[in-house]
Amino acid sequence: MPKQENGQKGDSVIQNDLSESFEEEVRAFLSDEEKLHLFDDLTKVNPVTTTTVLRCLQARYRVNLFYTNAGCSLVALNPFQPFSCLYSPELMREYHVALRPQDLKPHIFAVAEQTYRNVQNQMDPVNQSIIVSGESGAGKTWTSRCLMKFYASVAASVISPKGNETVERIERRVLDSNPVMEAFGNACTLRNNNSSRFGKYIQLQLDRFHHLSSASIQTFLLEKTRVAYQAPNERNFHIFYQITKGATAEERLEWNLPEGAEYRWLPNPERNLDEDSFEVTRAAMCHLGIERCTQSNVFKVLSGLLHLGNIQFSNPVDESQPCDLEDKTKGFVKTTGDLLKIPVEELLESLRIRTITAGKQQQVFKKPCSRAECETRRDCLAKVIYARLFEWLVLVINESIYADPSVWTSFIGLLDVYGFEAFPENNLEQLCINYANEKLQQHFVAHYLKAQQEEYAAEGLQWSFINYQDNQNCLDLLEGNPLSIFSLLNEECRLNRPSNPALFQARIEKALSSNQCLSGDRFSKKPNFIISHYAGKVCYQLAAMVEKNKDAVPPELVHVLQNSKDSLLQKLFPVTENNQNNIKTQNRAPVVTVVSKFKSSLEHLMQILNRTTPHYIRCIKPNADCKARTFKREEVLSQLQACGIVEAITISAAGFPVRIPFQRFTERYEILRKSCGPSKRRVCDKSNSHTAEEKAYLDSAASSTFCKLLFF
Ligand SMILES: Nc1ncnc2c1ncn2[C@@H]1O[C@H](COP(=O)(O)OP(=O)(O)OP(=O)(O)O)[C@@H](O)[C@H]1O
Repeated sequence: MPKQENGQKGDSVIQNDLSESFEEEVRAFLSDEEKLHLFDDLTKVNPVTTTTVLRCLQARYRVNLFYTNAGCSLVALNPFQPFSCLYSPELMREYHVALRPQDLKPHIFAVAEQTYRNVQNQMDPVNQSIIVSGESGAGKTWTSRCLMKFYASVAASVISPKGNETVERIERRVLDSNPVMEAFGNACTLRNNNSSRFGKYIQLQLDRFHHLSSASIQTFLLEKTRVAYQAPNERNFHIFYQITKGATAEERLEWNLPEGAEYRWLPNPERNLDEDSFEVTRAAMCHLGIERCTQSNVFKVLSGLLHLGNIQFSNPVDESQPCDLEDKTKGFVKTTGDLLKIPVEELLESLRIRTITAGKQQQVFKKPCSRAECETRRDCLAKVIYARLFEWLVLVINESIYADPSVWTSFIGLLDVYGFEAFPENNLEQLCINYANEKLQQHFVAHYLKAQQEEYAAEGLQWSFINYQDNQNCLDLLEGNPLSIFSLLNEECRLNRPSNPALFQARIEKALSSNQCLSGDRFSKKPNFIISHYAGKVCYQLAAMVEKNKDAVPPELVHVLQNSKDSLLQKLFPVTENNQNNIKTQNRAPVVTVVSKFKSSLEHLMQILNRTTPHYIRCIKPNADCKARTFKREEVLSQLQACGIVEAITISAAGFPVRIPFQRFTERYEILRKSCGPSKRRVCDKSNSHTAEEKAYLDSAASSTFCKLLFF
């Protein structure tokens, strides 16, 4: 039976009970805070509209209630100020030992405890996943960190038969992976001082005693362009600031980082952030088993990248000659070569000269690069080194927390991915990020909105389907067969000729115009296409998109890195049989595009998620300025809409009166009973004399009364 509308059946019986005097009574004996706790779960808001949900969240935020249940999701408002008591070990324990944690205040620990108990109870599917989503700065990383601390503390609170040593070691390492990955993968952006520039899925693996036995981390799409380009008022990855600010005098000499030196790729160094602490990163690296000498090697290579960024080229007088170096930057070529252990001449040649193979005999020609090409090569060198370094770091972390799969029996996965992005200019990065969000939305729709309604129908309830936005059309546009944006992009890469964005735009329009999710900005001079995502329209620029997708590294650069005498670079760029000194073969190697790599890693992730019981934490940023005590309605509203939370609440709320009418009813009136004296028990005591249907009605009517008291 669907939710009853007020004023329908049952009206005559109980209309009087819910008259003004009822409101008066409620007003008299419930404090504001008590009223707000009635909305610990947004499914109790009545009527469920975007406005009532928004008002409820705002009212709760005002009294520091940042977490609210919303059907299968937990809405987490970012307080933008520390509340240590909200994450204390005592509170973790309280949720862990509670008979019914779901009866405590909504909290990420309640979600965490629920997943843990599901594993213990062997509920099918036993493996659990928590999908933490939200836009940049909404609190995903903070939430994931707190969840990891919770699991670590839960695992430590029981004595393992083997003793607690292994558990503690793994727990320490899992926690230490955070500062290291944040140092190398996070940066200060306009939207968040500590923004993760990669996606992360961490699997906490439990043995049959439900102790943390091991873990694994998978990362997605590091924003490596940041190494060589930082938008105005943004910064490079934290680690660069950490080494330039925190190195000792001796290290400064070794890494060639004199105090006060300026680097083009190190903008805004005067901004001091908590995240600049070099000591924390080093200590965590030590705990992860990365020895001091290896660390020093890493930092030396990073210093090399800073010097590389200072190399600038100028046009040669004679065009047949390689580009000149600007006088003031000549010294940086030498220091870069020294730090990366690459002979200066080889380094310069790889940056300034292209090797071309042509003709039937595959003759090799050398051609000087233009100034722009030299700059692209310099940036590319930095990006490829940094990306491989990050991959290596993740590998090392994984090795230090790994256990053979025979050791663990179940897992809890935490997914912290970048939220939906729509900037004035969007390119391949946003296309991938928004594609990931479409996939996760599809997962949410399939696992919750659709599954829940199908369950109602299967139970034989009269159920009129509540419309939710199905994003299949958009996913077809992005990745469908045989033609999609991704397939066209990949094809364009395979053509092995410079891409023409205007022609490419025409191809996309011709091939995909039948999909309603595709349009274009005809007034813009820049070639583009617009996709109507579930969370809104985004206009993508086509200039450089194909090149970004190719992500080609000139073979001369790989070659020079493979010949480096630096032991870390040798590890990052091993000489394999296929590529040994063979620039010709590399020129013909098949292109593995960014999009195809990203798509396959995401598909792998979705397969894992599909086999788990999902839980969703929707992080919401109450204002764009990251200020405490500031709730901007329009900003919250657009985030609520972007994650389909109102539809989810509507579906849960509509199902509730039918599924557990008494529970909800009693719950509500229990509060009234507790709060009022004998003379005021009139309404509550009526509860025993009503039929289930009347109670359900009364229940929903009471919700509106509370809503009225709270909001109007
Ligand atoms: N529960 C919380 N209590 C107090 N402060 C918080 C909380 N959650 C987040 N913050 C603050 O908000 C900032 C941004 O949070 P966080 O880095 O977790 O966002 P994010 O969603 O991971 O962003 P991005 O996608 O850019 O990485 C944090 O640095 C912290 O200052």
